[in-house]
Amino acid sequence: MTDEQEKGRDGSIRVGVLGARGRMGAEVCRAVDGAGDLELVAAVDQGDELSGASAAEVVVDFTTPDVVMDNLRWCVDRGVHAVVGTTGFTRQRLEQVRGWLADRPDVGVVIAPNFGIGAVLMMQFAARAARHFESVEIIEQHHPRKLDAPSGTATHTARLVAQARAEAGLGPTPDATKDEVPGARGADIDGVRVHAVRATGLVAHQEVLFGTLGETLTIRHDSYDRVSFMPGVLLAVRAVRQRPGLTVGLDALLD
Ligand SMILES: NC(=O)C1=CN([C@@H]2O[C@H](COP(=O)(O)OP(=O)(O)OC[C@H]3O[C@@H](n4cnc5c(N)ncnc54)[C@H](O)[C@@H]3O)[C@@H](O)[C@H]2O)C=CC1
Ligand SMILES: O=C(O)C1=N[C@H](C(=O)O)C[C@H](O)C1
Repeated sequence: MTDEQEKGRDGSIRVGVLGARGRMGAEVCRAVDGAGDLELVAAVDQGDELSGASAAEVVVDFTTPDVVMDNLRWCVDRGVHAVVGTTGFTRQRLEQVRGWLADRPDVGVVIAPNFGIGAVLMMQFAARAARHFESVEIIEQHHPRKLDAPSGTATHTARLVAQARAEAGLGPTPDATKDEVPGARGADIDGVRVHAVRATGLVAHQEVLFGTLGETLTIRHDSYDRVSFMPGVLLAVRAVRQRPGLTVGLDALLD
């Protein structure tokens, strides 16, 4: 590492991007390059050595669910802070990350299912509305190159909604379906039905549809371009060094 890399140019935050040639990673590289207080010191993709990111203070990971845990372990072990947008974070995975961080209390990790500010608000509004409606279903829509279904955002929203329903003492949503073509009623996430649509032309969209007697409420968010995620990613990059431990979601950073 050169002296300049060690200190960061003009005291800026040294950032490494994993998944740098992907749709999100490439956008993050552009956003970091365009930010005066950040310096892109590593752009790593499949086939590159992770050690290429050794000069980074903060690593941003937009890779795939099957490699993200190894990447994160590498960061935590080396005292590198991490901002993670990659999906696939089950409760067990989050617990595992907390376990690693217990041995490295100086390291911060931010994992967010969605870095779009509008998407974060959409999830907050859905959690707030959940206790007032007996029915709720989630419809997420994405580009057809997405590997996972349902989306991390939809899964996270379903968990928040289910938790709010449980706290309000609401039982299962009403549904008389007896005869079902498998999949017709969507995936069941903590008792909330989630439907995943894939179509060319879409980027990332979600509706949370609530129903009760004589009325429905639809809360919808649309990302039309991946630039929509960049303010949230940069917010997390700037904040993570001051947030040791695991932060899940952007909510705490926005407040
Ligand atoms: N949290 C958020 O706001 C958002 C999250 N995502 C999630 O981010 C992830 C990536 O999405 P996209 O960029 O659309 O996918 P993508 O497929 O375009 O990019 C993934 C990149 O990771 C690279 N990669 C694979 N293994 C690697 C390894 N071991 N080391 C370094 N790079 C590796 C691939 O070669 C590829 O370039 C997905 O899980 C997606 O759901 C996407 C958009 C927003
Ligand atoms: O793969 C994507 O594109 C996106 N992935 C994240 C998810 O699974 O929720 C965030 C956003 O929906 C875009």
